[in-house]
Amino acid sequence: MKLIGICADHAGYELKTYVAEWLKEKGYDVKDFGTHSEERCDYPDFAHPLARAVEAKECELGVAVCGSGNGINMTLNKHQGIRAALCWTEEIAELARQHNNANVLVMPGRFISQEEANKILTIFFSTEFEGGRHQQRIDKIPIHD
Ligand SMILES: O=C(CO)[C@H](O)[C@H](O)[C@H](O)COP(=O)(O)O
Repeated sequence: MKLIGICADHAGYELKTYVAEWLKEKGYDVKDFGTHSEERCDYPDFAHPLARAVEAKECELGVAVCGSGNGINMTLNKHQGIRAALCWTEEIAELARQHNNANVLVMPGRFISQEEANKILTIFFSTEFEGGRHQQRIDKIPIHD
């Protein structure tokens, strides 16, 4: 069974709850890195633990949500092994997998509906990385100096 890590701040909490149910319904195991309420909090406190779990391959993929998606996305991408993609349409989510081999899906909880999130999750979790020319580009993303 694939283990998927999820996290959010207060602005993404409601959508994270939906994501957790969506994943369980599709047969995934879910590890929830918090937050666990709508009380105001700081997204790095949850994004860093999720990133470490995905980097360590403890979790196969991750899903993260904050208000705009930007703060949590910036935090996740500080980790060398993370390719977090901020997705607000199905097409962007599809390309994030096909071209970028994204290992964390980030969504802007204050700007998309659950219906839109459903479409984004569906395409993200059903699309494979194309490899080829995209692999050589991904190999150049980490800073080696
Ligand atoms: O940091 C963000 C933007 O990238 C997130 O969207 C946060 O959720 C947002 O800043 C939260 O704002 P709040 O006024 O503290 O609710």
